[in-house]
Amino acid sequence: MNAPSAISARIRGAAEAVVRVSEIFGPTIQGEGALIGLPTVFVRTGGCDYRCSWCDSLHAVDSRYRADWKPMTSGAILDEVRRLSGDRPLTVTISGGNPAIQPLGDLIRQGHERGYRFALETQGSVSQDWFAELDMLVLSPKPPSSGMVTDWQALANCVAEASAGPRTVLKFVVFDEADYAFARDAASRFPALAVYLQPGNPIPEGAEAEHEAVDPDALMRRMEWLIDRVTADRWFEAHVLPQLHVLIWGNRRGV
Ligand SMILES: C[S@@+](CC[C@H](N)C(=O)[O-])C[C@H]1O[C@@H](n2cnc3c(N)ncnc32)[C@H](O)[C@@H]1O
Ligand SMILES: Nc1nc2[nH]cc(C(=O)O)c2c(=O)[nH]1
Ligand code: SF4
Ligand SMILES: [Mg+2]
Repeated sequence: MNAPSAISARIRGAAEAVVRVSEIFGPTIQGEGALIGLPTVFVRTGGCDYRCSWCDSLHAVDSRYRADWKPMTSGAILDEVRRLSGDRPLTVTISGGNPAIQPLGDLIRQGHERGYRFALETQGSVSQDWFAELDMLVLSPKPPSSGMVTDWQALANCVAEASAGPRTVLKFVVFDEADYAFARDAASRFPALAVYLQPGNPIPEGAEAEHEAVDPDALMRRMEWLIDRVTADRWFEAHVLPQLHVLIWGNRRGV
């Protein structure tokens, strides 16, 4: 006969949420947006409801890579985060793919018990009640150059789910004038949220996700154009930042 506590532990174990994980890596620095430069461990989930033309993380989106995505319990993910961080609490960045389509509430709760903090990156197409338990929510609606169309109600639902919890910010990738106009419009719909703009990093069509050929001069020219655009418009609330990790490591995976 099993003791009742062992049985209930097994039932709890069986019920524990399973998350599809593409990769867990770090510590590295957060290369983008509001937490740029901050040491972090990344948990990248597998699977996305979007397919952006210039996605730099296709290995977590394209079903060709599905066999590499590992189902992991929250406990197993946290164990790996603790191993990588030497059991010293830090901010964990959950990205993807779209992490909002995964059951991440348990991971956030278990991590908080050990002092870890959680920032989540998502395009804002799917909201979850556990958004309220995050420490930071980064909403990155996709501009016209991505080929995706924003569902404004879905985005507003994400903002609303997080209203009592994390700091929520908007982060836009900008390749061209149409993307910039999209960012201005989206930001005007959510005037209470801080805005971060980053120049798009062109990913050659059909290239493997891990190719390392970036053109830093081209990125800097786009960065300069973006700064000119923002200052000419007197858009003094917007932050303009490069993808720091791309400048340092190119498109390498796992950094
Ligand atoms: C790979 S996505 C994963 C999280 C979520 N699906 C999203 O798009 O927000 C993480 C961040 O990288 C940005 N990103 C993806 N490809 C990019 C590119 N080629 N240039 C600049 N930023 C890019 C996304 O816009 C997003 O802000
Ligand atoms: N260093 C680093 N910073 C990042 N910020 C957002 C990333 C992402 O792919 O979500 C990312 C990434 O992959 N690496
Ligand atoms: S939403 Fe994010 S992960 Fe999904 S395809 Fe677009 S950039 Fe890639
Ligand atoms: Mg990335």
